Amino acid sequence: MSITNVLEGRNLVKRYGHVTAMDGADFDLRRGEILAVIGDNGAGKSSLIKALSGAMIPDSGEIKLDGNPISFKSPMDARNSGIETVYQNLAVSPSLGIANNLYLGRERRRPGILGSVFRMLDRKAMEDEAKQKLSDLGLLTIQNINQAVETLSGGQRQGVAVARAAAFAKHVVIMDEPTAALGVKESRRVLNLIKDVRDRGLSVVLISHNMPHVFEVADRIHIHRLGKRVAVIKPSTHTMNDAVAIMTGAMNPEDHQAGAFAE
Ligand SMILES: Nc1ncnc2c1ncn2[C@@H]1O[C@H](COP(=O)(O)OP(=O)(O)OP(=O)(O)O)[C@@H](O)[C@H]1O
Repeated sequence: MSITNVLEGRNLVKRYGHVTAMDGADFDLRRGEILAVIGDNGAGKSSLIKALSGAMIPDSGEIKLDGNPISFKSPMDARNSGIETVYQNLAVSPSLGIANNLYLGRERRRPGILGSVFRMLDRKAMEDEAKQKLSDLGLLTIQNINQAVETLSGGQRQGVAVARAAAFAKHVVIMDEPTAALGVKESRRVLNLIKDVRDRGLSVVLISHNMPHVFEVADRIHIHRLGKRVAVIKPSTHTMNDAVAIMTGAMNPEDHQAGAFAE
């Protein structure tokens, strides 16, 4: 098995009663790549991503992180293993400030007894670090680190969510439709941020229905259909029409001159 794969799924199965959401799904994510996952509604993309991020336990199959078999019992398990997920709607807490959002659920405590016994927060360290992390990701337009997130634009808010994931992820950032609710300018900012995250050496999984966005940023595109992976293509070898045709079953991926599985 290739050591360049940071995250792998093999033969994953998940059934809900009579519905088979994952039907022997495979998945391969390489280090430092943006892998888009596309598929029609109900193809099983969310189920796959939930299995990889600890939000759901598959009935069978194997997941490997850095070549080692793992079984996540919860999203916290996955986070502790360096896999962060940005969900479309649960991205941030609107009434909290930017720094608080970044550290939600993993607040920094003051050193020594003040932190360990009295649970006092180290606000200064969190603010300084938040500023640094946002500046690393090119989000310098956000001036006030304590500004409530609900007063930010949709793009900035999504930026905070992506920054949060990127700041804590050691291996993988999974993003579920990060540009779905955004305008053109804001989408651009988030797409650039996704590329920055990749360029910093992390691997990104991007679930999206937006073909132009997918074709712009993805290094490879995983196509899901009827609960399983049917092809992995590259923007350089396939067109958007090819992708849609494979997704809907109108084209057999094997019939394309570039084949069904990109190197
Ligand atoms: N918790 C659940 N209970 C019952 N059925 C479910 C559940 N979650 C998913 N399914 C079913 O599994 C199938 C795959 O759903 P999934 O959400 O993974 O697809 P998807 O590709 O993400 O779709 P979309 O693009 O519409 O979000 C669907 O038929 C769906 O109805």
